[in-house]
Amino acid sequence: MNIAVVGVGYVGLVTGVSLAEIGHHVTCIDNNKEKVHTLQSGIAPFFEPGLDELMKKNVANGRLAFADDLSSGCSNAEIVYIAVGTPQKNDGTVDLTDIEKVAIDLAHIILQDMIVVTKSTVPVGTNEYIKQLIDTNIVSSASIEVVANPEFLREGSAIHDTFHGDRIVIGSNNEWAATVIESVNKPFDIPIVKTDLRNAEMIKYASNAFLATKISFINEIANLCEKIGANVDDVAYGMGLDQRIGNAFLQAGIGYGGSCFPKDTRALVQLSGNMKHEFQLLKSVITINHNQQKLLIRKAIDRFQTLADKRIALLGLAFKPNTDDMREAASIPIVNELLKEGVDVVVYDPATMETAKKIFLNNVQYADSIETAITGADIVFILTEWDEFKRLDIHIFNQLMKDPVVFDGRNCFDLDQIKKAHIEYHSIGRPTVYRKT
Ligand SMILES: NC(=O)C1=CN([C@@H]2O[C@H](COP(=O)(O)OP(=O)(O)OC[C@H]3O[C@@H](n4cnc5c(N)ncnc54)[C@H](O)[C@@H]3O)[C@@H](O)[C@H]2O)C=CC1
Ligand SMILES: O=C(O)[C@H]1O[C@H](OP(=O)(O)OP(=O)(O)OC[C@H]2O[C@@H](n3ccc(=O)[nH]c3=O)[C@H](O)[C@@H]2O)[C@H](O)[C@@H](O)[C@@H]1O
Repeated sequence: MNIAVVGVGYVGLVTGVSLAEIGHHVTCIDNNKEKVHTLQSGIAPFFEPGLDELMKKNVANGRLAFADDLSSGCSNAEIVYIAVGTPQKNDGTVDLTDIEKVAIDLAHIILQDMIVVTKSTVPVGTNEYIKQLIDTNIVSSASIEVVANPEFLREGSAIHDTFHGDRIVIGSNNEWAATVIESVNKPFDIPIVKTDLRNAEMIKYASNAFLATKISFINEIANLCEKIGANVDDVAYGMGLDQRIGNAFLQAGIGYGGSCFPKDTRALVQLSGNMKHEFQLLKSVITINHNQQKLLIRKAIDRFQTLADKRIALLGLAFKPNTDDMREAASIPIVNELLKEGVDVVVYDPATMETAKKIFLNNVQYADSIETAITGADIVFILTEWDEFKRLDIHIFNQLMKDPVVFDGRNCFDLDQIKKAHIEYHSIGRPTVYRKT
C-alpha cells in the first residue's frame, strides 16, 4: 500500500523503513528540513543497529523516500502514520502540540479517504480527539478513520523488536480500518491484538508502567540485599525462572532513564489524577527510581565522607547501551550532583560524546577512551553496561589508578572475577569487594 509516515524520529524512521521492507511504498515526512536532507543523502540521523543497511536497501529498490513537506509527502498515501514526539510539559501532562499540528495540517491537505494511524504514545482519548480535529477542519469531502497502533520497540534493538515483537496492537472503533491495518502488518507475522481505541492507548501506558515497576521493584530488592548480605543477581535469577514472573527487566542498577519510561510513568500518574484516582504504586515507582539514580553518589560519600577535589571518571553516559541517546539518562543528575560536590569529573562513552558536550559544556573533561578516562582517577563510576566495559580486563584499573575504587551502577562484572583483581568494588545489591591488603 502507499503509506506516509509523519515524524522521522526513532519510531517514525524505524516504522517507515520496516513497512518498506515488508513491501509497502513509504514516504517518511519531517518538518525538520536538515533531518530530511541528511536522510536523503543516505544517512540515518541517529545510531541504531541494522537501520542504515535496511534504509539504504529500500531507498535503492524504490520503496522508501523522504519529504519535508506534508502535502507532497502524502499525495499518494492511503494511510498516514503519525509518529511525532509527545513530550512532557512542566506539570507532567503530555504536550500534544505536534500531534494537533499534524492533525490540522492533514485536514487541510487530505483529498481522498484515508486511515490515520497513531504510533506516538498518547493519553487515552487522544485518537478520538485526533479524529475530531481532522473532521472539524477538513476542507475536502474525504472521510477519515483513526487507528491507535502503539509502538513497543526499544532503542538499540529497534529493528529487531519490529520484526520479532511479541504483539502488534491495533485499536480502532471502525472494523474496516482495523482490518486494513491488520493486513498492512500481516507480513511481520507477529500476533495481532485487535481492540478499541481507548484499550490500545491504555495498553501502551500500562505496559511501560509495568516494566518500570519491575525495575523499581528489583532495585528495592537490591537495596535490601545489600543490607542483609544477599546478592540481587542470584535473587533475580531465582525469581525469574518462575514463568509467572519472567526473567526480563529484573536487572538491578541505577534506575531507568530514556525518552519514555520517565515521561510515560509521570503521564499515567497525571492521567489517573485527572480521573480522581491516586496511582500510589506508580508514584512510588517514580520516587524509587529518582533515589536510585543518585545511589552511587550516596555510596561514594559514605565511603569517602567528602568527594570534594576527587577525580571521578564516569564510564557510560547513554541511558542504556547501543544507543547515543542521553534523554533522562541517570548520568545527567549524577554529573550535576558531582559538580555541586566539587568533583573533578571526566567522562567517556562510546557513542554519546557529541551529545554530552552539548549538555555538560566545559564543566567536565571529555576522554576519548576508557584508558584516558581512568588514568589518574581516584574513583570510577560505571553508569552504562556497554559491552566495551563488560569485556574490560579488570586489571586495567590497577594499572592506571593509584588506589582503584570502582562503583559499578550496572553490575558489569562477576564478583568472583573482581575478587582476583586488586580493586575495591561496590556494585548494586551485591556484597562489596575490598582490596586484599
Ligand atoms: N523512542 C522510542 O524508543 C519510542 C518512542 N515512542 C513514542 O513515539 C513517539 C515519537 O518518539 P520518537 O521517535 O522518540 O520522537 P523523536 O523526537 O525522536 O522524533 C519526532 C520527530 O517528529 C518530527 N516532527 C514534529 N512535529 C512535526 C510535524 N508537524 N511534521 C512533521 N514532523 C514533525 C520531529 O522533527 C522529529 O524528527 C513519542 O510519542 C514516543 O513516546 C514509543 C515507543 C518507543
Ligand atoms: O515506549 C518506549 O519508548 C519504549 O520504552 C522502553 O524502551 P527503551 O526506553 O528504549 O529502553 P529499555 O530497554 O526498556 O530500557 C529503559 C531503561 O530501563 C533500564 N533498565 C531496563 C531493564 C532492566 O532490567 N533494568 C533497567 O534498569 C535501562 O537501563 C534503561 O535506562 C520499552 O522497553 C519499550 O517497549 C517501549 O516501546
